[in-house]
Amino acid sequence: MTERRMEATVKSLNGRIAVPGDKSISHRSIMLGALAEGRTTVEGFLFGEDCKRTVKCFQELGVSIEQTEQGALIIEGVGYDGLKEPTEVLDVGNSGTTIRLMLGILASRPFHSVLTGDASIRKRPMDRVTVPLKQMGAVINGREQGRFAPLAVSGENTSGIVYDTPVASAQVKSAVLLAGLGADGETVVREPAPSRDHTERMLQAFGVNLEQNGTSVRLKGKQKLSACDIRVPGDISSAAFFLAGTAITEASEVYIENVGVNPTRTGILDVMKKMGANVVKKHERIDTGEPIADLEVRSSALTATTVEGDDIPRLIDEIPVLAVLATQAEGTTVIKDAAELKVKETNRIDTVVGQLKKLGANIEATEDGMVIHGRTPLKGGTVDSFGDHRIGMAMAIASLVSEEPIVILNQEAVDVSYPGFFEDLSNLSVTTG
Ligand SMILES: O=C(O)C1=C[C@@H](OP(=O)(O)O)[C@@H](O)[C@H](O)C1
Ligand SMILES: C=C(OP(=O)(O)O)C(=O)O
Repeated sequence: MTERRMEATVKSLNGRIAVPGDKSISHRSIMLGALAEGRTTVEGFLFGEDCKRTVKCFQELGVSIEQTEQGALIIEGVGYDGLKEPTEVLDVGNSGTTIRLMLGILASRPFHSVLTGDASIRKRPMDRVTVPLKQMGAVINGREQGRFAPLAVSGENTSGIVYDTPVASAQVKSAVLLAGLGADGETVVREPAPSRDHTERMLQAFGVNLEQNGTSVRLKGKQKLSACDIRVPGDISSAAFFLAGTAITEASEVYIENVGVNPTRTGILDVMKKMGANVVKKHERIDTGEPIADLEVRSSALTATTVEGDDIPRLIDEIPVLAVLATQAEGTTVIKDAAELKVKETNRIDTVVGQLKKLGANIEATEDGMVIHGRTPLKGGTVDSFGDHRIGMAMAIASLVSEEPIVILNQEAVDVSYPGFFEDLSNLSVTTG
């Protein structure tokens, strides 16, 4: 465990930055590249701990993935049928996206694979994917009837299903769609609210035919994927820390280049605008099927708001930093319909509320979210990421407005999605010395 002391001397954030590649898109580029026929090149890949686990798992399945001197990845696709039985247990580390999407891919492979991860992964629910995958004919065994990893998976002659997901989760939707591609017949996934659609967009870029109708996706199994060159945009979930940090500090102005602004991910921009934040999208464009823009953000006077319903899946990973932002907004911010926060790397309702309380925030947990009364000055103290990258980074943003230094325990967790976060934050920071 390592800790980091954040001094209370930062006055504002200023400058220009490009955040690392999008985590969701990076994972999918490896998976679809491996399942395709031909060579896929990925530029802008996120070399964070989670995505590196996905690379390692596919290498264990016999796929060649090499890095060029310029930092691009070259994947030699083998197709569904070219994946090989791994001789090692597939260790996904801390990554929920890796284990759930890989379960979908391996659900139709006739060989034995075992997937596991760190202590956090072994506590996160896997039945949300194992239940539909078993309905498709996959054989999955794990702790508590396949609810928790380690999980053993294999499958032969699987067939498509029509599946109504009880939660709006891109991981569930993607797992079932990827299993459907390896299965016979047609698969349909219907969601209660739209979740991120990177899988659908990238499948189409790899030549797969699929039909999208509202929150329903339909595809035929056994379609071939053809290799495709991918440029991964910057991750809006990483950019969110600087958007919030800039909005809450005085005389700040930051320009973030090349950020993915897929509408299924931009809830944070909409909510920040509603709160009075000054965030502007510039140079909007499309690349490899994904919308991209530069984001310009300035300090602003913020007012409280309510965040709920269909907006929640559009900003689920940004809620820890949104809570920090809300401590600096006038009035009462309510976050509801967000019970999914309980099954992330930590129970993020408990960790956000617990750590922000230590810093003097006026915040309470609710059954499905939290209530934050602002505006409150934050004091210093010792907080813990509890191994959750987003909690570690949210605490660093809190330190920008704290009156005394903040010590962050388990600070190394940030490497999961944003290696270099503290250096980037320090490069943007203008201090009083
Ligand atoms: O599909 C993805 O890449 C992700 C989906 C979301 O999880 P859920 O599908 O559990 O909502 C999100 O929280 C996670 O960081 C990445
Ligand atoms: C929840 C997250 O990721 P995953 O589910 O892939 O572990 C996250 O990055 O905040």
